[in-house]
Amino acid sequence: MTKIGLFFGTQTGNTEAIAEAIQAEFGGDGVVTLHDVADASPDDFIGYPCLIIGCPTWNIGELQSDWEGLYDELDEIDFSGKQVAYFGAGDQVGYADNFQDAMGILAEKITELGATTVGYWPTDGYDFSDSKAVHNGRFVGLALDEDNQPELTGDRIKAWVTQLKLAFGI
Ligand SMILES: Cc1cc2nc3c(=O)[nH]c(=O)nc-3n(C[C@H](O)[C@H](O)[C@H](O)COP(=O)(O)O)c2cc1C
Repeated sequence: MTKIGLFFGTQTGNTEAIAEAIQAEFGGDGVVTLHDVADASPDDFIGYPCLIIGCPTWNIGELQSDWEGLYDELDEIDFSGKQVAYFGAGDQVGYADNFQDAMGILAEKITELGATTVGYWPTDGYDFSDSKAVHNGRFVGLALDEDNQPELTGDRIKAWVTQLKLAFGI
């Protein structure tokens, strides 16, 4: 079975809860290993051919602080040959000009470091003005909004994980 590493950062717990729901949808900790980036180092990324990266956007368009701390060290990781999927937590009403920017910032960097992106997600069903996470009219990963659309999160995760299982070949 392919090993998947899910790396998340969180400030107020939403992204951690989402990470746990994604893990459960994949079938549990035998399939997906969770890493809180507050305790992670570049070496932790090495053994995974498939990665899932989760980051909420904070402080108007910025990375969550633990991701901020790891950002420069990501340069030490060889992402070539790795398939990487992204998800983010954000607030499309309160921060409509920066909705999910963090997901876009991490995807840009990790792609430059050689990763292949999987798990794009449509922008239908969201209402925002601008986002660094939109590439060619779609989100670079799964956009979740616990502040305004928590009732949609469960179904969005289910659909996205179905898509990812195909992409990861499991
Ligand atoms: C001060 C502050 C700034 C925020 N800035 C943004 C932002 O720029 N873009 C966005 O999409 N969400 C923004 N958010 C919303 C958070 O990303 C959202 O509440 C998220 O669910 C938090 O996830 P966490 O609990 O994993 O930290 C902001 C929230 C606060 C309180």
